[in-house]
Amino acid sequence: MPLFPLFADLHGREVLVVGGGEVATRKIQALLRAGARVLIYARELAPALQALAVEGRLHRLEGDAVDPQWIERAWLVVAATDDHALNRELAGIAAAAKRWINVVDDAELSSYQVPAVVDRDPITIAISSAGAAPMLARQLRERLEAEIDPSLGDLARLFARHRGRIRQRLPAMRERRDWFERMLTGDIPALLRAGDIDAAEHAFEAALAERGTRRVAGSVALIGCGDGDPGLLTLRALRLLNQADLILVGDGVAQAIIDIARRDATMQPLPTTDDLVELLSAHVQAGLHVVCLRPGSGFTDAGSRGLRNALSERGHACETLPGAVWPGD
Ligand SMILES: C[C@@]1(CC(=O)O)c2cc3[nH]c(cc4nc(cc5[nH]c(cc(n2)[C@H]1CCC(=O)O)[C@@](C)(CC(=O)O)[C@@H]5CCC(=O)O)C(CC(=O)O)=C4CCC(=O)O)c(CCC(=O)O)c3CC(=O)O
Ligand SMILES: NC(=O)C1=CN([C@@H]2O[C@H](COP(=O)(O)OP(=O)(O)OC[C@H]3O[C@@H](n4cnc5c(N)ncnc54)[C@H](O)[C@@H]3O)[C@@H](O)[C@H]2O)C=CC1
Repeated sequence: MPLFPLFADLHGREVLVVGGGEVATRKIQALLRAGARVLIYARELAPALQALAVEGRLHRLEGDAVDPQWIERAWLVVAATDDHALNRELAGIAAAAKRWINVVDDAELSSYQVPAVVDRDPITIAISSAGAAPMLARQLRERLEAEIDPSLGDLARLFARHRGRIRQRLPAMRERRDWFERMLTGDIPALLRAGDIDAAEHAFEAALAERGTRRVAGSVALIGCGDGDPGLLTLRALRLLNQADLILVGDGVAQAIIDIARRDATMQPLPTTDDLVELLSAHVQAGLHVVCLRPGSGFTDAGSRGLRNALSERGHACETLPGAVWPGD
């Protein structure tokens, strides 16, 4: 392993950034998000940094040259000028003072590097190519951004809020682990994805009260497939298709959509009978994640309102996603 990964707590800690261009701006924005106190020395500041300085979110250092004492004062240093000789000199001073330094134009001189980051606060995913190919790290990040739902942070926060109670209720590590495993595949993540934090809290309380005895519920997603071009599905529709246990395919759904669904999901035709609610309810209670597909705008029409309402009245995690439909000229 070329670099040791770690997550640093920079809240309230001073970080010195030398240089004020485009690259310094990106690093500073990330440092500020992590709560660092940024000291900056640069001949010129990019407009975004000028704005931050005016707001008092950056402390600008003045002088004819970098003062080595600034480096000693900081926990971390970023050398982000376009002056290679200066960046190299800063790396030397930082090494002598045992300060960690990121040299943006030289991976070898950097004692730490900045990864590409997927931020689902409090979950953070950091990707490093150790300087081999930063653009590859960025591309991987973009793929994960698409893959990982924004509600992951809500899920982590929900567990964090009740951490003490979970431990109390399930003192044995093994029991706790099994319980968590079931929570992560059940209806709670689906409820949070649909933005229903209150319902997720209720499901959580019920699961905690019943400990290991309750069978974890599944979910239903009612998805419109638009004109059948998978490229026009929403990211959330794609994620749901990848997680589905059972896919009920309505008449006229394009093969191209079915082709991108999870390989080991069971496919069945979407029944047109009146007892669809009962059928879906039984699957959800059995813990299955069910996706129902229809072409066009899907289940957003008035005729589907009864189905949508009946599912939520029964307390099932149910989300409805419209398909992209060209409105016409
Ligand atoms: C060693 C490292 C030092 C460090 O920590 O800064 C470093 C070094 C260099 N980057 C260069 C180029 C570019 N870097 C990016 C982008 C990112 N670079 C980041 C990190 C790192 N870059 C560290 C290694 C991390 C790793 O390998 O894992 C990311 C991940 C994190 C961040 O910076 O926030 C962020 C993506 C964030 C995201 O979007 O997720 C883009 C833009 C793009 O891809 O869109 C370009 C093309 C710009 C262009 O060419 O226009 C060059 C050549 C410069 C030249 O030729 O002049 C060097 C110097 C060299 O290779 O020696
Ligand atoms: N690590 C990374 O992710 C990337 C690194 N780079 C490298 O980063 C370097 C900086 O790129 P940009 O921010 O785009 O450059 P830029 O030209 O936008 O900014 C350079 C900054 O350095 C300051 N500066 C230059 N000499 C100085 C001195 N002697 N004292 C004080 N400040 C000084 C300038 O005032 C300016 O604020 C380039 O060398 C480039 O090769 C480029 C792309 C990505």
